[in-house]
Amino acid sequence: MPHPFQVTARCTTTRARTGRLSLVHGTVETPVFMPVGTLGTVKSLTPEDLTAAGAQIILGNTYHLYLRPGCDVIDRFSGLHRFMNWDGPILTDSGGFQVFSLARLTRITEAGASFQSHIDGSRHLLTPEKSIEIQISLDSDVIMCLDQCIAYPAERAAALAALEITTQWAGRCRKTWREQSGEKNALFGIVQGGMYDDLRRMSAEALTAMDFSGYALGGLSVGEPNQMMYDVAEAALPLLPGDRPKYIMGVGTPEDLVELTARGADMFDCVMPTRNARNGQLFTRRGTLNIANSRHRTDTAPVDSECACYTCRNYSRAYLRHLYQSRELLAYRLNTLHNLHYYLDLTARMRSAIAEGRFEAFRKRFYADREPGGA
Ligand SMILES: CCNc1nc2cc3[nH]c(NC)nc3cc2c(=O)[nH]1
Repeated sequence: MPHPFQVTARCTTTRARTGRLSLVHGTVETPVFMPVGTLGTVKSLTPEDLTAAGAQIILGNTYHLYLRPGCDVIDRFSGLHRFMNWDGPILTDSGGFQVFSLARLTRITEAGASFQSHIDGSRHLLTPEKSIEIQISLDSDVIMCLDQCIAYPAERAAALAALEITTQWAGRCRKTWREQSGEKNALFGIVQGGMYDDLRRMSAEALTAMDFSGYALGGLSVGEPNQMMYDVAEAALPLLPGDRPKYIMGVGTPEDLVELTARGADMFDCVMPTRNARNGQLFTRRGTLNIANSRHRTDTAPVDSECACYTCRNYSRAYLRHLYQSRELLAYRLNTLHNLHYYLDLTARMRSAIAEGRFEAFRKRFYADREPGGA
């Protein structure tokens, strides 16, 4: 199919833009934040919760689903959508990052990544072909190439070696995608190259020549200083085709979403809103707050008086603190509903600001609202 992305509005003073990504299971307005649904669930939320919070597209992890429940189970539902009862678009990662961050005794060769399952120690070989086949069987709307993400800091030689394997694997991924999916779903290439601008350029040019539906910047949010992430993105994003979606993996804080949208990014995913919710850290326009803090013990106010989410419309900080201190299950659900709503509302407000030509004013107000000591 022709590539699925249209730019719909452009900021005149930054590289921010809005776009529309037309996928098999629906259309996604960008910039977009994708809630992470690692094991076929965005932890503690139902698909109805996700839709009510404004989620357009969610992320599934190939490595995890392949190991548990296994592709044979999901095949009985013709893919992940029916298995988890989410009928909107799904982006699946290729397993590359989890193999490096979770699996044991991982060995990388040109053939692929061989590893031991972190669940039962069984040995597996994840090849580019296998990764694409698994993602096709999941009926993924956006398939990601298998890549090699390196840790930070990395020597230039290591960054170059990982980038060369990533490029070689990208060609094999594209071939399998063309042969086995008939290009029905989108396939994104992943730019590597560590923190080296010349290697990032080399990677971006090699992947652009292969013509992918969209492009991701990998190898970021891996422990590097925030400013370095912004600088690498600032230099690498314009090297990618302007008429294709640009996705920065594993990012980030609310500030990161604003700053990287300003630098031309369209898509984001991060475990922060959901994981931090389970650890009691809540996001608001004034900054973050920790609900366990005793200052909330008798506070009858909601987390954020300007927030329209279910949690803020129905519960007080005092009640949420009580639930969290008591380790009540409802604490995780109400905190997650709030944080996810905050992230999805932030991207919705950015889309409106860009479309109405007032992104810079939005950005200034975003920082002006934040209190030095947090919410
Ligand atoms: C599609 C899987 N490949 C792939 N996932 C990633 C996920 C990340 N998540 C973070 N920070 C939380 N950095 C990432 C980098 C990559 C990366 O370089 N590659």
